[in-house]
Amino acid sequence: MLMYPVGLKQAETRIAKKFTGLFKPSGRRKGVEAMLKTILAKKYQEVKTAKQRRPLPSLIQDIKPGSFALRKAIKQSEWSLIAECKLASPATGRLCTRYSVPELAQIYTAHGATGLSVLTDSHFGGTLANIQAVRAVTELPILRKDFIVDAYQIYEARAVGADAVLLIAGILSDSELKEFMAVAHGLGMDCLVEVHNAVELNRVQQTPALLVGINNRNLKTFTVDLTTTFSLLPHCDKHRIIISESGVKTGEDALRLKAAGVRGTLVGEGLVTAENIAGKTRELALVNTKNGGEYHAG
Ligand SMILES: O=P(O)(O)OC[C@@H](O)[C@@H](O)c1c[nH]c2ccccc12
Repeated sequence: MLMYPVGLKQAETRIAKKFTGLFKPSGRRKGVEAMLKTILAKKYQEVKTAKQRRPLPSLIQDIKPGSFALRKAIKQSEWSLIAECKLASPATGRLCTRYSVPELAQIYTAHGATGLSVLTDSHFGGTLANIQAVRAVTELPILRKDFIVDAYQIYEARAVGADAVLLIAGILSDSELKEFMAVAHGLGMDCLVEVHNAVELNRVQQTPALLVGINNRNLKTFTVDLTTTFSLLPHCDKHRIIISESGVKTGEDALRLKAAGVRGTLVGEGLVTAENIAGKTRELALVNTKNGGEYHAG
């Protein structure tokens, strides 16, 4: 098994290497990019501590393999909503105070979501325990949404009941992507492999990734633009299942994406900040249009 016992010093070097040339220091961008570096540096430290507290051989004892629940659910449906339990974000701060993570999960489940994304990173108000709490209230497939930088986090995800993990191409090398995918698949888990540009998409299309997430948000500037999905879509292999992530707010957005050939969307902010979260879930899940009709609000 391939594991990376990364010390902080090594981690810093790895991060520095990854981002050399990617960051053009300028004005506000510098601050946001620094945020991503901070998140990643903290992540390596957290993984190190978690491994010390619970070494992999012990963690593995708790693991029952999954059954690729997320891909199965998505394949069964013409349009999928992966609804995200997102309480906060580094760009906007606190997003939702009305509901707890399991309460959001229950609303999403009752109103037509295909799967749930549970943020486990602290900068997004997340914890690993949230997956367990969500698992206790729903049977829907759960995606662990975090910055996966070490295979250990995939085992950790499965141990608490996740069915899938997010892998962000922009922060992983080709060999890490392939290794992490192999670990997840070996555990019966799906990977949603996230890309933001043509270079990342090409890299990901050299791997067996089935679920490809096109992130409309640039993780280095936090700007969101749905045209990211529309412009990358023609370059996606026909056999990949494409999910549009971030910045999707309305049923009209969902319909436009669906008409272009996208199979689903991953939505956080648009749901948790809605006045009527249940109604917004139905709107974005295209509950009224499952049989091909037009979406009508209300
Ligand atoms: O809240 P939004 O704009 O609907 O976005 C959801 C999701 O795509 C976003 O949370 C996200 C996409 N990729 C990430 C990577 C890490 C943390 C968060 C994310």
